[in-house]
Amino acid sequence: MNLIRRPRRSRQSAAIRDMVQETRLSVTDFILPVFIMEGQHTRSEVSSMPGIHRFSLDLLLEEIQECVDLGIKTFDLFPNLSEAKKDKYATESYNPDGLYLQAIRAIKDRFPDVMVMTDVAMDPYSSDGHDGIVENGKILNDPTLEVLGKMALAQAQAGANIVGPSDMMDGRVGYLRQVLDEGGFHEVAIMSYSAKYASAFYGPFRDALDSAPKFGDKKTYQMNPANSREALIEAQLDFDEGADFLMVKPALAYLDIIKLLNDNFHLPIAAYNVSGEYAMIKAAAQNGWLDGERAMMESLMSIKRAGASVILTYFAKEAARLL
Ligand SMILES: NCC(=O)CCC(=O)O
Ligand SMILES: [Mg+2]
Repeated sequence: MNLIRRPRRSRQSAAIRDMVQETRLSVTDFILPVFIMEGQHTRSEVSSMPGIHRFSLDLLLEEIQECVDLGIKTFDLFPNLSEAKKDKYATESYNPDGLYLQAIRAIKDRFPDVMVMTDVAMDPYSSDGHDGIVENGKILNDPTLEVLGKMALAQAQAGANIVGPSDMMDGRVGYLRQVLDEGGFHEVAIMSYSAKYASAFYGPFRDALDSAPKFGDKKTYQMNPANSREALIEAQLDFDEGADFLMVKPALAYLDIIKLLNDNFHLPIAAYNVSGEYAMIKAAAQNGWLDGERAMMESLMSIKRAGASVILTYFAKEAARLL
């Protein structure tokens, strides 16, 4: 055959494959989500997320040290609270003596160079298990912003570097920017969950936090998985309201959305490789049905190739070891 183009020429050895590789993962791409629980010297594995634990604060600091030694520099914190701490208005979220704000202070105190990202949403603190204030079965938008503002301000005061509104209320990015700026926290960045879909892939996360909604679902605020043009509207609003990062969540079933936002906005795009995406690979690997490490690296690579420069992933530690 007289072929002018033979793409296989560039695949014939490891050396040439490395040379023409278009996308590279780095440990600096990763943010590790971590689960915090009350107590001391305690950790408990999330049953639907093999290898992922909730940590009491003292053990969390040891865990962070291990991760820092692997090159991970940013941690996204999520609290598991007892039902007794939850109420309709998520008041525990801005209790200065509460678990979450204590954890931020302890991490920043021990690791000043580590970046702490926080979650701004009512669900871990809400007796309704929703991301907003509930009245007559409806999730109220504007009154919820006030709670989110108090929460974000308290987190900034505790030392947070990046706040991550994950609630999908309208107008919250602009509102948080204003509250943070008025509080003197111009340097605290906002990583907005811009296109967060009402997804089945959050199941294991809700086990980890015991935060499943007590009634109904989240479809009146999280996006319909069928929509992509709507993601452009959400991203445009967050851009206009001052977001520093635009996030897509989940990642693997939404690679087209990651690419869409990356093509249309000149902000760093983040993707949340969620709990269900982690659990699927782990379960298949435990059954011997997949090579877990290869499937992990291939998934992470696909998220980066699609256009995410920041990846929130429970695989961060494992992937960092391989990189
Ligand atoms: N606001 C954070 C999440 O909902 C995380 C979901 C997941 O990892 O499944
Ligand atoms: Mg929005």
